[in-house]
Amino acid sequence: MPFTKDADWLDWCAKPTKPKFQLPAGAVDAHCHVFGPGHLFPFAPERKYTPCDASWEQLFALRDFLGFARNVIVQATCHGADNRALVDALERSNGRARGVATVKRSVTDDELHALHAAGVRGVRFNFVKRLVDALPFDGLTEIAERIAKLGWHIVIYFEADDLKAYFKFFTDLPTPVVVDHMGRPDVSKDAFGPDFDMFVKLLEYDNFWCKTTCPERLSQSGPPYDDVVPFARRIVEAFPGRVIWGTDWPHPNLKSHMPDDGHLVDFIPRIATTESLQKKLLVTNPMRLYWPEETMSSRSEALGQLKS
Ligand SMILES: O=C(O)c1cc(C(=O)O)oc(=O)c1
Repeated sequence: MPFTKDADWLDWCAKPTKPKFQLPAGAVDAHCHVFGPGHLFPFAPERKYTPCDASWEQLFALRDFLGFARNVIVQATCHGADNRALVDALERSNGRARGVATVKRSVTDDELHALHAAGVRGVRFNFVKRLVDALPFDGLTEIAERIAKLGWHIVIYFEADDLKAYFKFFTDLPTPVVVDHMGRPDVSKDAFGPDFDMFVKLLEYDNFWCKTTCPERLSQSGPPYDDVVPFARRIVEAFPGRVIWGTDWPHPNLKSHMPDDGHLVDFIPRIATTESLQKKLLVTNPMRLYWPEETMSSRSEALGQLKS
């Protein structure tokens, strides 16, 4: 049975602009997704949206067009805890993609090991209420202990308004923790005001990392996303050793507009303003998290134990 995408679904940009910004050699698109295709990898019954298809072939074509060397593919909620589309994409990447999966408490050790062999290095937990049926507190505590043994990390996605309530729970987690989309700040507020200060406090825990992603999702002024720049710059400059960046292709659930992925790449030098910051954001940091065996850094460094 073919899937019909949501009536208000915005499709990804089929003809992005060639970016003016030349990515450093070895750059990693550290947050992107695959959707289906639905006839091969059905969307989950519990999903909160039905997207258009976005296959591994299309993702890897975008990677090459924009000038990235590698991808980190993050399981999207429309696939629930069925990681087959993700694993298929990882297996077809010739080692150029690693993954972040979604698992349930019932996952077996054999299943975790199979995900590891396919290239998964983290699990994602979603605290954005519009995307899940139940908040994953109990499951997360239990799963965190198990995946810590594999050297994996946890990716969390939450709304800024909820940070205060979740702060202790998050900072008690035993692994490196990567926060999606800068904790979704309200960018109409001050980037140096009390709300974003609380997010900065979270990142002062040195096992925390941040994706300085999604200007298109956070912006209220629209392209070229001027209102997001001070937030992302603050984080990149304060924590240069624990920030990563990704396109978020194929951009689930956008309602106002679909970004041109080439323009998103051109946003990078506005938030990482020196070559040194750009190299950390795009190469050194994601390599430490996702391909630590290829870096000079030790595992303790990947666990965030070095000061950034
Ligand atoms: O996994 C997803 O469904 C998802 C959704 C959103 C969003 O709707 O904000 O953003 C993401 O990065 C990923």
